[in-house]
Amino acid sequence: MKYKRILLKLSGESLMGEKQYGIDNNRVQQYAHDIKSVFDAGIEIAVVVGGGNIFRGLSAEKSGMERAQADYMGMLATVINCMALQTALEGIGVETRLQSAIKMEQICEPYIRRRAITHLESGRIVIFGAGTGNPYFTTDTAASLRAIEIKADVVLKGTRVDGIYTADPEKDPSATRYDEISFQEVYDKGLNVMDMTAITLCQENKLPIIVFDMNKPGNFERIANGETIGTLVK
Ligand SMILES: Nc1ncnc2c1ncn2[C@@H]1O[C@H](COP(=O)(O)OP(=O)(O)OP(=O)(O)O)[C@@H](O)[C@H]1O
Ligand SMILES: O=c1ccn([C@@H]2O[C@H](COP(=O)(O)O)[C@@H](O)[C@H]2O)c(=O)[nH]1
Repeated sequence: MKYKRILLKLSGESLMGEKQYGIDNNRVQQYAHDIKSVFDAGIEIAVVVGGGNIFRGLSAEKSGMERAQADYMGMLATVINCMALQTALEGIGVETRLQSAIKMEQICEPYIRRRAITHLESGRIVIFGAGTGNPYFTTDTAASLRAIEIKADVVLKGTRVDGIYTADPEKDPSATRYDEISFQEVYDKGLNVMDMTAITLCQENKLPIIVFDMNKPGNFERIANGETIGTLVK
């Protein structure tokens, strides 16, 4: 295996699977099995889960809601997704800990960096909920931040597109995919696959990102094995 410690970002929207809203448990189960395969090979895994399948602060603001309040609602949505993933992983025998950036002591631990690292070293998957705990950020930024904090080797952004394209492939079918791209090119070309705060954090801390299609079973393991699928940003 190529990596010792991985930060996996899972898109909230992908958790909808075939549904229009919320959580498709078949998709969650697929993700759990994919994660277990990599975990069983001895790689330490921390996961940040998005919330776009339930609530996005920015969209709610556009319909008149106060932004900060809406963002906190979005952060709570991520915790619901984290709990779904946690129970799926534990159901197949993987020990986990859920840590939230917003305190919810009945359902998860508070985020404590050193404790998260100890969990990883003790053979547990750590799931980070509630993003950064601050409004005006995203879970992509939370993924970059947590990855840097726990000294992960790479951020793997598992999503529903199979990499970074010259334009949004869901809007422009003629867009072509990059195998590799620099942080600077992502800025210069205004590629919106991740927000720029997340990209900046990784660039400044020399942390590579790989964007790949998590919906295809086995892809996560292929990447962990060092296969070149998706798009590498470095
Ligand atoms: N240049 C590009 N290359 C690839 N994808 C792009 C590009 N520009 C925009 N996108 C879009 O980026 C999105 C990335 O998907 P993803 O679901 O991970 O978004 P997210 O906002 O991080 O997730 P969440 O649902 O958790 O909020 C896709 O919907 C894709 O269409
Ligand atoms: O650090 C953070 C992370 C997230 N939010 C809010 O949550 C939603 C869902 O997260 P996604 O990254 O879009 O999946 C997001 O739209 C924000 O409203 C936040 O405020 N701070």
